[in-house]
Amino acid sequence: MSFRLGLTGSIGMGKSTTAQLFAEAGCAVWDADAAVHRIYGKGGIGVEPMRALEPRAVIDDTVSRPSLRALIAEDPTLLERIEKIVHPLVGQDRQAFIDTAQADILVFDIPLLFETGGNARMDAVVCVSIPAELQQKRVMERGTMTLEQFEQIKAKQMPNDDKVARSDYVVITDTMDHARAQVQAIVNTIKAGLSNA
Ligand SMILES: CC(C)(COP(=O)(O)OP(=O)(O)OC[C@H]1O[C@@H](n2cnc3c(N)ncnc32)[C@H](O)[C@@H]1O)[C@@H](O)C(=O)NCCC(=O)NCCS
Ligand SMILES: Nc1ncnc2c1ncn2[C@@H]1O[C@H](COP(=O)(O)OP(=O)(O)OP(=O)(O)O)[C@@H](O)[C@H]1O
Repeated sequence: MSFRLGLTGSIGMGKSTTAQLFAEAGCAVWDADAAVHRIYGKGGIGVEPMRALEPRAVIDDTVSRPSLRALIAEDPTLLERIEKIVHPLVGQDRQAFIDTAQADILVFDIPLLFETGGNARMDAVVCVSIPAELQQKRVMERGTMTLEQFEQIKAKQMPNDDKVARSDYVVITDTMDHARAQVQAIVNTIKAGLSNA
């Protein structure tokens, strides 16, 4: 059976970028947020349940993220009701990946890995991290959220220090070269363990 490596970190800490580095190092990567995009997209299995929850969230037969962001800002309790619909569907998508992936190491890029208890299903967890000021600067530079929306999402997530403390490995995402070297070292360590097993 393949080694299951969870990849997590708070909003804007560099998960997607680091997941790409694991893919370049030969790992198979599953991305929870990409699964949400499939679920929300045209013909996606989440469109009708989301329409039933909140008709204004669906535009042109797809779940609109800008609409969701605005609706959640208006009513923060909506996010929990969205999660009840989306998380089981994400679980189905993840299982399909596990059933078909071919690689020694499977990487699961999951923003809410610890918050949802998904870490229990992993053989090890890696957390991406940078100082909070840089995190905020990067998210604001992306230009997709207001500071208030960023703070709202962040408040729902486990604090970064706790995620780091609970992880087996940490990748500091200050520069691409530094992150790439850390990813390669983690892959080497895991592969050495697999060949000794
Ligand atoms: C809140 C939404 C509309 C924001 O969409 P948007 O495109 O602006 O941002 P994106 O999806 O890239 O999320 C940015 C970051 O916010 C954080 N985040 C997203 N959803 C949640 C959540 N339910 N709780 C806490 N943090 C979250 C993550 O760190 C994520 O990486 C969207 O994330 C969503 O619909 N979330 C509900 C589904 C969910 O729980 N997704 C998490 C992965 S399973
Ligand atoms: N190693 C790195 N060196 C320099 N910049 C980086 C590095 N990793 C990530 N970044 C930058 O930080 C920003 C956030 O990265 P990324 O989108 O990978 O984060 P994320 O954790 O997936 O975000 P979210 O939780 O919002 O989905 C991006 O602008 C990205 O270019």
